[in-house]
Amino acid sequence: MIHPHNSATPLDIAVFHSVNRPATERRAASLIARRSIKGAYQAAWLLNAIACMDLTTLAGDDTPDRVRRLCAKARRPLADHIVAGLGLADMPRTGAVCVYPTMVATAVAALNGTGIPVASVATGFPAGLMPLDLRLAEIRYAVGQGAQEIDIVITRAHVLGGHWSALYDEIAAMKDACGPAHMKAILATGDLATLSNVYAASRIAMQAGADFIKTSTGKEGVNATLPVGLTMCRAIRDHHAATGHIVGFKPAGGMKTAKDALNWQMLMREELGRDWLRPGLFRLGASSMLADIERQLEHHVTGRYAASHRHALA
Ligand SMILES: O=C[C@H](O)COP(=O)(O)O
Repeated sequence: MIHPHNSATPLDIAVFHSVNRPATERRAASLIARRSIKGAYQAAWLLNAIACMDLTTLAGDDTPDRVRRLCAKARRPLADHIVAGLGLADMPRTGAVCVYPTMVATAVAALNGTGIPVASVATGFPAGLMPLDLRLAEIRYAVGQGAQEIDIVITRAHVLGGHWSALYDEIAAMKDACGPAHMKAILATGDLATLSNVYAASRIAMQAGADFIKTSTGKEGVNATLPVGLTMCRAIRDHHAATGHIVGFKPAGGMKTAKDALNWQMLMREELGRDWLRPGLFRLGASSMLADIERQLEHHVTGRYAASHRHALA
């Protein structure tokens, strides 16, 4: 379950500041160079990554069958012998399943009784270049189908042109359309040109009421990177200091390995603290990271690596 809703605060562009890219890249590199997590600690962090994962399928050839298979994996992300070997009392589960709006009803039915929420992308994902009334209608459609979380995309042109009040108004309207559903704002950082723009867009999205800020759609040329993540985490910290409001973070796109899962959690712990390392405030958006996590956990339990094709989908 996501942390309680963020509330909007007035537009305030005086909080913007420029971000030094070389310094940010150095800090991001040092975060993951410092130490490696091994053994039982690594297993615990990988289990937390599963609990925080938005297990995703967002492909043009998605079918109800694929979505049902994904939901089966969300309910049982690890093989029984791994769960037993880890000494877990219960089967873990993912944080959510993330799909396109027309797949929401299928996912909701497949996850019935599990408490696993369905997240839907909306607002003309991934480019967002549709009239605003259609984007808002898409949000309402997905919520009506049973989505409890909505991942919106922002208009990159508003950032690139410095149209901050237009960006604020649009995101605020999207938040309103979400109603009871939580809203994650995808900044599509690979399209935003500078880290200063990433910082500015992060602050505006939070001021407009986003419950989470999310890096990428998975469709940009450059998706989640640690320097971008660091910039967004600092924005979350600054917004919290300025308003008292707590906003979550979702890196997404291009993350495929257990090492990625560890690195992103390290960033969260160092920059925002342990409070953010739970599904209410942290999600990893990924369509193909779970398989490597399962493989590493199997190695932890058995001392051997299985070929990835031996594990079920994702
Ligand atoms: O929101 C999640 C992303 O779209 C997933 O991207 P990915 O397919 O690169 O893991």
